[in-house]
Amino acid sequence: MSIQLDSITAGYDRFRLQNVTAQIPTGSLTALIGPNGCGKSTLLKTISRQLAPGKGRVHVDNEDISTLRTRAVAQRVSVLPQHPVVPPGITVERLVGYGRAPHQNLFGYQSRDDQQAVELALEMVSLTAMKSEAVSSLSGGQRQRAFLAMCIAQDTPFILLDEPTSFLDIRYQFEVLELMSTLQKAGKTVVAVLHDIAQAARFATHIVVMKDGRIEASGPPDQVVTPDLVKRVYGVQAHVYADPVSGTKVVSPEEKGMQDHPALASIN
Ligand SMILES: Nc1ncnc2c1ncn2[C@@H]1O[C@H](COP(=O)(O)OP(=O)(O)OP(=O)(O)O)[C@@H](O)[C@H]1O
Repeated sequence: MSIQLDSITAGYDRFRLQNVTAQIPTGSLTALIGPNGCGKSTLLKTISRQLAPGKGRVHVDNEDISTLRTRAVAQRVSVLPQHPVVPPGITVERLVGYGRAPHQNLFGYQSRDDQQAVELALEMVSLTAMKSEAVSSLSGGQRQRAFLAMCIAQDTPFILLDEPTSFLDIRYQFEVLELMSTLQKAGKTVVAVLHDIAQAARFATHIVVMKDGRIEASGPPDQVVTPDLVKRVYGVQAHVYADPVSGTKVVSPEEKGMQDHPALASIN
């Protein structure tokens, strides 16, 4: 019972996942990390079947997703894309209600369960008071939380979040990270692309590290996040130490000494 990727080759003309084999444990909060352009979004799109692999198989709970109907995929996997498109004129409540579509009949009848799921999701992202606002009038962070609520309302066992903390100030970053933990503790499997390694180490139970379309490392944060990994994957010399309060790994790049940078010559 997990997400299982077997020998996946997928992507675009100039970029492909390179024979990726990986397992995302059921019930985990998995952080997917790696440098810009290494293929994190491509991997999430392959898991949610927005991209068909040229080679290899994706299994979700032992089912080959290429054999499932679209509705069946949407009952299993919800996705927060990196750049969600806002349907024109739509209110927050209506957007979140779209998350219920895979559970409704063809006529989109809203049951009491649907209404409750929408209300709960709005509450979880602190947007209840804004439910009648147009999504287009929200700030970047509020919009991000509205789309997250849509994923929550979809009530799937697997939730894929592509950079859920982008656009958010530190308070809402932590709220979203805590929310991901709450969802995981409630039994969901959450996979989130994160750029902050310390946040990944603190909140994730499992980390998958990518580089150049390949899986570079995976496992518990304590074992995966090391100075050697940071150097190998990001090319950055860094100290890795335990946060004095949480005890989880913190990454602090070594000072490079920019005073000799040629670009500064004209300023000095
Ligand atoms: N629709 C597309 N068509 C063609 N190439 C694409 C497309 N989307 C992404 N790519 C390319 O695929 C590569 C991997 O992109 P991807 O978005 O998966 O990386 P990422 O690790 O999520 O990056 P980031 O951290 O910057 O969001 C990049 O080189 C990118 O330019």
